[in-house]
Amino acid sequence: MTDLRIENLNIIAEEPIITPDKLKQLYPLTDLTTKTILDGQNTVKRILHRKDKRLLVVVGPCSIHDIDAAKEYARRLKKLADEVSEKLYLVMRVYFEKPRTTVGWQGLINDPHLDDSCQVEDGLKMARELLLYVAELGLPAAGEALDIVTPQYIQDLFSWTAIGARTTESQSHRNMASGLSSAVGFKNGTNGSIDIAINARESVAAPHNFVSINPEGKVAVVKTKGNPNSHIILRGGKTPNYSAKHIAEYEQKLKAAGLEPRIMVDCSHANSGKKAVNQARVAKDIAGQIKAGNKSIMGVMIESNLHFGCQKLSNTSELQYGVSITDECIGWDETEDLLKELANTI
Ligand SMILES: O=C[C@H](O)[C@H](O)COP(=O)(O)O
Ligand SMILES: C=C(OP(=O)(O)O)C(=O)O
Repeated sequence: MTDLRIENLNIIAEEPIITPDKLKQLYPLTDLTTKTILDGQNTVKRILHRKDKRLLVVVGPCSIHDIDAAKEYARRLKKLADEVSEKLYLVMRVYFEKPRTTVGWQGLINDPHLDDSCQVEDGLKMARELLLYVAELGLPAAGEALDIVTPQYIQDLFSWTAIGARTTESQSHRNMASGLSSAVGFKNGTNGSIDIAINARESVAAPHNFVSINPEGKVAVVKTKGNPNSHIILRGGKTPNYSAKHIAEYEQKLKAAGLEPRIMVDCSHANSGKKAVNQARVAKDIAGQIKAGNKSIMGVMIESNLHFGCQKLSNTSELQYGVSITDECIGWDETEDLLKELANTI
């Protein structure tokens, strides 16, 4: 008999999962975690609006794959954050969603057991549990909002949010970001385009309507007010884009678009040629630019882990503790030295 099916030809399964409301009941906020997150959100906004003169530093692993290692990293970072707090405001990168150039592990929420079993509900639970732990320490967290539905499950626990180089131009991501309570940073495109990040800032400030889910997990039209707290992130393109000349050019572009020139520099990705050893060079250059009087650079991003480098995700039982399974990171000792030097220079 002829097969007359016209839909779901490429769908293997549809598995309902816990609703955002239920997940939040299982992993609720406390007074302490609420305070950490709110203070974090407000401090980042004050830095954006120059009411707080400190440099925002988004620092931490390229991706989270081991909860124990992430907790150890968070404890160390909290101690360092207190030591450098006069000059730097540290927010931990707690990245659970990884955009890929082609294919690869897509992060702890998508595949928490690192074995392609893609137990997303487990991933959401692990993510929420870790974010609450980090907030309990008094440390604010930063995430990339890659999936446009998962913010309903975990976004209340972030104090700053990134939209990545591969999604800055996406209307769905701009719509979603227009409803986020935290400030949001838009990366330039992987080919180096700054215009898409500038356009994203214009878009995110406007009200939007889009289809998503509500806290009960029902399909809903979400209506947003627009997010007034945004900035661009320079991550390099075909070549690095953090020099004083580049930054002066982007300041002019932002002003010409009627936007406050607020710039974060990502010391990793194409600005480091994806080589972690180069991140210090970028960070030191930025510190020099700030010392020389630059006023538009409000933040830096650093990919750092307990140990230097990265490792392939093949056999999970052979993974080295505290080493990235995505991009190369600097190790803890270098992180400490670099951030102290940054604080002293600026
Ligand atoms: O930050 C991580 C990676 O740069 C990004 O997710 C792309 O990784 P890929 O090119 O290895 O897929
Ligand atoms: C994927 C990331 O960066 P980009 O979007 O700049 O590639 C990241 O910061 O983890």
